[in-house]
Amino acid sequence: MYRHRSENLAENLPKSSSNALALPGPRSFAPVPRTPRLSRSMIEISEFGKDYGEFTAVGSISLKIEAGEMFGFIGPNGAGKSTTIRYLATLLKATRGDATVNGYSVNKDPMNVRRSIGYMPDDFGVYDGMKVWEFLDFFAVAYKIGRSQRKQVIMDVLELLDLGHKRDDFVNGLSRGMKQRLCLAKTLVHDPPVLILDEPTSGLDPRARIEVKALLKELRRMGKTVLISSHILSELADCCSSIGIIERGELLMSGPIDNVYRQIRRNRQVDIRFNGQVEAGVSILRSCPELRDIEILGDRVLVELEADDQQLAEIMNRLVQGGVSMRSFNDKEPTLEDVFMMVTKGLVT
Ligand SMILES: Nc1ncnc2c1ncn2[C@@H]1O[C@H](COP(=O)(O)OP(=O)(O)OP(=O)(O)O)[C@@H](O)[C@H]1O
Repeated sequence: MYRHRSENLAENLPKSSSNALALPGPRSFAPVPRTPRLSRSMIEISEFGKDYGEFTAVGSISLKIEAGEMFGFIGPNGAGKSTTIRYLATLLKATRGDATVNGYSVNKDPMNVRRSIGYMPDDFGVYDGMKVWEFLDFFAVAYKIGRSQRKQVIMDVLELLDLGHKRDDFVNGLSRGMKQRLCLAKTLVHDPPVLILDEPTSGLDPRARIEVKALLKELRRMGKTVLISSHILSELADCCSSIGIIERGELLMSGPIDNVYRQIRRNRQVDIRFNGQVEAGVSILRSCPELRDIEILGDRVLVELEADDQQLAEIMNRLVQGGVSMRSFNDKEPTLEDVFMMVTKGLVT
């Protein structure tokens, strides 16, 4: 069962594993099928492609997401994120390729895939004229959860999503943030091992986004495998264990977030503040073969270098040995936005 959490979602999340939300125990309803073969990959996409008539929305995508990972699917508008996600959610037929979710083939065994996932679409709808608990009850019935357990399950997910106090309210009276949380609650009703969330934070204010993000981290701690797409890159940076960058229907890069950062680490931006002697410093920098770009802003110089750690240390040495005095030499850590820009510009492959 999902254990109770109260009041403010972000502030009241358990801090230690001893407080962590209990993993739901075995239930007699909505049997989530066991993985039919020994496989660590909870989601495995093999050369999936989708055409709409002459138009290719997704060319050929292959990727693996291991159990317990939170995978961030990043790409500009029209890149093919929702198409891929809708395919995994069994709502769309592939033109080519296959995928497995929880070990089940999306093409051949969609029923078991559906039982294995909680899916939140980007344009989720909630039914008017229904109360919050009725909305969840509707899905609980659809997942064949027995009458005796439904009440408790609904209470549990409402508490988890900080909506317990809205149980008897009408859905259409909820704020957008609450509706979004209710939709997330819906994905958890049958306790699926995999969550597929298409832009779950879109349209939310910053506070509501923080709350949803805190919840996502909690779900990851509970061992769920989560695939999440978002435009807010920074949001994914501290949630996700791995990312995939998609553009024009092709996956440009994917892997553990640390590896992705490491790969782009050679393209670095360094912010140098000279103590006078700017010209001498700039002339040394211009003589470095690693230099790609330079911008001079008074005694501050921004440089783009293609250099590994060793080469960067040598450039610094050259400046020091050239008698140039510096107040700071700041090797900027790449952000997820930097990664995204570099990958989509084709600067990193
Ligand atoms: N039913 C459809 N018929 C024709 N083209 C479609 C259809 N659905 C999607 N497309 C096209 O496929 C491409 C990929 O769309 P998709 O919705 O997967 O992108 P996305 O990455 O999710 O974008 P966004 O972030 O804007 O939601 C787009 O060019 C879109 O216009």
